[in-house]
Amino acid sequence: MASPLRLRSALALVTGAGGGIGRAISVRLAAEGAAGAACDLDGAAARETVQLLGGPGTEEGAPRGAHAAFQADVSEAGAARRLLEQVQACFSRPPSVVVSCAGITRDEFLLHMSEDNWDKVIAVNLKGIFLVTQAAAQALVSSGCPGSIINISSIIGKVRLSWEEVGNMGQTNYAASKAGVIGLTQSAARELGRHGIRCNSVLPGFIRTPMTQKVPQKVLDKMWQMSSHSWHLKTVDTSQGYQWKSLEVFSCNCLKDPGLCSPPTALLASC
Ligand SMILES: CCCCCCCCCCCCC[C@@H](O)CC(=O)SCCNC(=O)CCNC(=O)[C@H](O)C(C)(C)COP(=O)(O)OP(=O)(O)OC[C@H]1O[C@@H](n2cnc3c(N)ncnc32)[C@H](O)[C@@H]1OP(=O)(O)O
Ligand SMILES: NC(=O)c1ccc[n+]([C@@H]2O[C@H](COP(=O)([O-])OP(=O)(O)OC[C@H]3O[C@@H](n4cnc5c(N)ncnc54)[C@H](O)[C@@H]3O)[C@@H](O)[C@H]2O)c1
Repeated sequence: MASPLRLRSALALVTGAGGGIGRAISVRLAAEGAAGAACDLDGAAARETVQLLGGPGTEEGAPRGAHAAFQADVSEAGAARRLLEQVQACFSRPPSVVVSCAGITRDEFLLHMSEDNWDKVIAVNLKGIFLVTQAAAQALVSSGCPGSIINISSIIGKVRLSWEEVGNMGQTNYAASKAGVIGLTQSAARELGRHGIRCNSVLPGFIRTPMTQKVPQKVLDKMWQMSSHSWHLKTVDTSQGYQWKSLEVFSCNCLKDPGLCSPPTALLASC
C-alpha cells in the first residue's frame, strides 16, 4: 500500500525551481502531496517544472490545491516581497515549506576575481536567501502559521570538510556565500523556533546539473578521485535525467531533536 502522502496539507515554495536540484525537490515534494509554488528567475523554466508536477502552469497562479509558477529575481528585495505576496494571493495562505534553492557560480581564482563576480554570487546565494527567508518568516508569523524553511548551502560551504582539503579552488565567492547560508540559517532557527518555524541548511555534494556543466573536465576528474563520506541517495530522477549524487546535511536543528535527522530524510523531515 502506498505510504500516506506526508505533505498533503503543505504548500511548498521552491526558488530555483527551474534548475536541476530545485526541479527535483519540487517533483519530490509534489509526490508527497504538497501543492507547489515553483519560482525561478527563468519563468519559462518554472512553468516547465509545474508541468512536471501535473498542475496548470501559469504565472497568474492556479486555484488552491494545484501548482503554480512564479517568476522572480530573489536577489532583489522588492521582487522577493512581491513573490510572497503573489504566492499568498494565489493560494490564500503563506507557504508552509520554503526551500531556497536559487543559486549561481562565477568561478575564478582569487587573484583575478572581479568585484562584480564576487557581488553577483553573494547577492543571489546569500542575500537572496536572506530576502526570501525574511519575507517567508514575516508572512508565517503574521498569519500565526508554523512552517519549515530549508536553505540549500553546499558541501563547499562547510567550515571543515571531511577530507584533508578545505574549501574549493576557484570558489572564494561561492564558498563564502554557502558558509554564510549556514550561519544565517542557524541564527534564524534560534529566532524563529519560538514562532513554530524550523530552519535547516542542506549541503549537497556534487550533483550533475546545468550548474556543474561549466566545470573543466580535468577538475571533474580530480573531484571523482576525492573520497566522499556523503550519503548517497536513491532518489528523484527529473525529466532531464538529473539525479542526486550525494546529499549531506550539516546543520540540522529541527525543533524535535537536532542531530537525529538522517540526511536522506532531512529534506522531507524538515518540511
Ligand atoms: C564530503 C563530500 C565530498 C563530495 C565529493 C567531493 C567533491 C568536492 C567538490 C564538490 C563540488 C560541489 C560544488 C557545488 O556547490 C556546485 C558547484 O559549485 S559546481 C562548480 C565547482 N567549481 C569548481 O570546482 C571550480 C573549477 N575550476 C574552474 O572553473 C577553473 O579552473 C577556473 C577557476 C575558472 C580557473 O580557470 P583557468 O582556466 O584560469 O585555470 P585552469 O582551469 O586551467 O586551472 C588551473 C589549475 O587549477 C586546477 N584547478 C582548478 N579548479 C580546481 C578545483 N576546484 N579543484 C582542484 N584543482 C582545480 C586545474 O586542475 C589546473 O591544474 P593543472 O595546472 O594541474 O592543470
Ligand atoms: N549541483 C551541485 O553540485 C550543487 C552542490 C551543492 C549545492 N548546490 C546548490 O544547489 C542549488 C541549485 O543548484 P543546481 O545545481 O540545481 O543549479 P542550476 O543552475 O541547475 O539551478 C539553479 C536555478 O536557480 C535559478 N536562479 C539563478 N539566479 C536566480 C535568481 N536571482 N532568482 C531566482 N532564481 C535564480 C536559475 O535560473 C536556475 O534555474 C544552488 O544554490 C547551488 O549552489 C548545487
